Amino acid sequence: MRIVVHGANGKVGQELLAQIDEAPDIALGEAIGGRSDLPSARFAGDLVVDFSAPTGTLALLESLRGTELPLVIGTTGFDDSVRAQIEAEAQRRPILIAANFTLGFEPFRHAAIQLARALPQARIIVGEVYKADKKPAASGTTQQLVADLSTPGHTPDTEIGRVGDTPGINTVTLDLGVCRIDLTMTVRSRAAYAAGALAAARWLHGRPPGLYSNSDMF
Ligand SMILES: NC(=O)C1=CN([C@@H]2O[C@H](COP(=O)(O)OP(=O)(O)OC[C@H]3O[C@@H](n4cnc5c(N)ncnc54)[C@H](OP(=O)(O)O)[C@@H]3O)[C@@H](O)[C@H]2O)C=CC1
Ligand SMILES: O=C(O)C1=N[C@H](C(=O)O)C[C@H](O)C1
Repeated sequence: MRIVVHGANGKVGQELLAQIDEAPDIALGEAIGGRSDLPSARFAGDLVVDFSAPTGTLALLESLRGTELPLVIGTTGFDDSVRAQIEAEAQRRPILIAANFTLGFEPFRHAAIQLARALPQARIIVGEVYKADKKPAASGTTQQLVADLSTPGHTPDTEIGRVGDTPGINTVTLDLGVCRIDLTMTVRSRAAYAAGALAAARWLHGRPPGLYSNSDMF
């Protein structure tokens, strides 16, 4: 399978290029470094992986018109209108979108969901620590966990941290007053995100048009 990487100059993009170079079953079709490279892109591959920015993903969708290339979207921070455009585009091509491609994230979020169901009286706090230059708003991962753990009338609190070049620390705390339970997922390297995105690409390749998430892979 030949992969086209959109956002190849970025932190995750660089990890993707390194892992594609080592992968026995994947070749690099094209590296689209950034916004200035998109207009001349040829999409010389079998599938596109996008780790850019919401405006970059929008520009990518526009550039992909007329093709049926499958698309793995790692970019986060979409508003409802862009998410609706992605959903519409999934009628024309298979799209897998996930806020967090770390291979342990699905089991992590399901453990948190199970604990929250068992402890409806708990106060829940969803925390994150990321690189200092990431937008201060809650990450896509935190938004996913907040949505997973919200019940009518109860929305988890969030704690946002930005430190150095932290790849990602995600926590779910269930506070019962007299005791608390803390779940923590610590991503040591952005290689974790790239590995999960390539696993998603292998899974998505050959599937029919539709909108998929990494929970469909398990
Ligand atoms: N789902 C997941 O598991 C993960 C998701 N992410 C998400 O992936 C995205 C990229 O993360 P990261 O690699 O750290 O980011 P970086 O800022 O390091 O890289 C972004 C890349 O996208 C390119 N780009 C293309 N079009 C645009 C545009 N219109 N605006 C801005 N940049 C553009 C940039 O190049 P240039 O500036 O030259 O245009 C750059 O190469 C973020 O949304 C992040 O939240 C990150 C890690 C894991
Ligand atoms: O910007 C990042 O680095 C990450 N962003 C994603 C998010 O917004 O959740 C995923 C991962 O947590 C790292």
